Amino acid sequence: MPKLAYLGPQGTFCEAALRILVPGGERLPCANVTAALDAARSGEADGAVVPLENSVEGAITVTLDELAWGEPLLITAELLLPVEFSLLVRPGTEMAHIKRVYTHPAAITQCRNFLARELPDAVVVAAPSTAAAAQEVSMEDSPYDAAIGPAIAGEHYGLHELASSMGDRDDTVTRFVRVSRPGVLPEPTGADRTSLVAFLRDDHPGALLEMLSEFSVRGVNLTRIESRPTGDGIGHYFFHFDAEGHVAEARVGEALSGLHRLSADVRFLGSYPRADRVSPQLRSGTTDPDFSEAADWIARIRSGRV
Ligand SMILES: O=C(O)C(=O)C[C@]1(C(=O)O)C=C[C@@H](O)C=C1
Repeated sequence: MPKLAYLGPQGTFCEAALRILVPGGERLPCANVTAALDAARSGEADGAVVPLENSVEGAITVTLDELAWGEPLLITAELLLPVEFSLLVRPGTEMAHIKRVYTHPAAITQCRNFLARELPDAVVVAAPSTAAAAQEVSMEDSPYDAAIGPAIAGEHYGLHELASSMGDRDDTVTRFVRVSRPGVLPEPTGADRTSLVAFLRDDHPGALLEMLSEFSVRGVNLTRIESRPTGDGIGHYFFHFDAEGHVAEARVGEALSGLHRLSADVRFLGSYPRADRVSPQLRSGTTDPDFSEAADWIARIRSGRV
């Protein structure tokens, strides 16, 4: 039974994602995303499940930066989890009593309208996770009056659900990924995604365009691009890319090798099945047979068989 680290404690959205991604797996709750990834790196766990992006809040930057800079890990699976927030209080607390709210920063952003409308004067404080907030609020002497988190966290920590579906949108999803120490890649399925980060060799007009061209000329569609600061001062960035397809496919492999040639560094973050199971629409001239036919043609020319 694999042991998977996750952003704990019990009751987080991350735990819900892990239960779906690895049913029956052993679960190791961690205090934060970095600790979960470190548990996977050290071998304390066989892997980790962490949030990567949210359809309202955008990138979970701690995950992006850990995958880019930390000891290498590979994404082996992804999941899109609908997220619904509840206002969780100790039994007996009413809306009018709530002065201090505790929750994960991503939940604050996703519940902005509710907070402005219903609790405009409440101080909202960032917690390590939604379930950590619920656990804290369940203590009688907690300085917080309410937590925002999944209803299941409320049940787990004995809290009352004062409001449900608090999110500004009712169709919000968070994308979670399962990561493992580098090893065998998942097999291509025909509906895959490839993640990587690339670092510029030198900054010049069109440097990002050149990187993007490596994908576009080979018919590789991107599903996400994110710039992150390198930390070397204002104006210095590196780039995260999610692309349709698997590195085993010629067009994706060639795009990555093109990127490798023109970048200071490229870190491959994995090829894995897409959660939405969408297969790419390949343009004519970009299929594996097209690439191998073109390679054969060049080989014939080079051997004088024109
Ligand atoms: O705190 C949790 O429950 C988490 O699983 C983390 C997290 C996140 O990082 O975005 C996951 C989903 C929601 O967007 C809010 C918080």
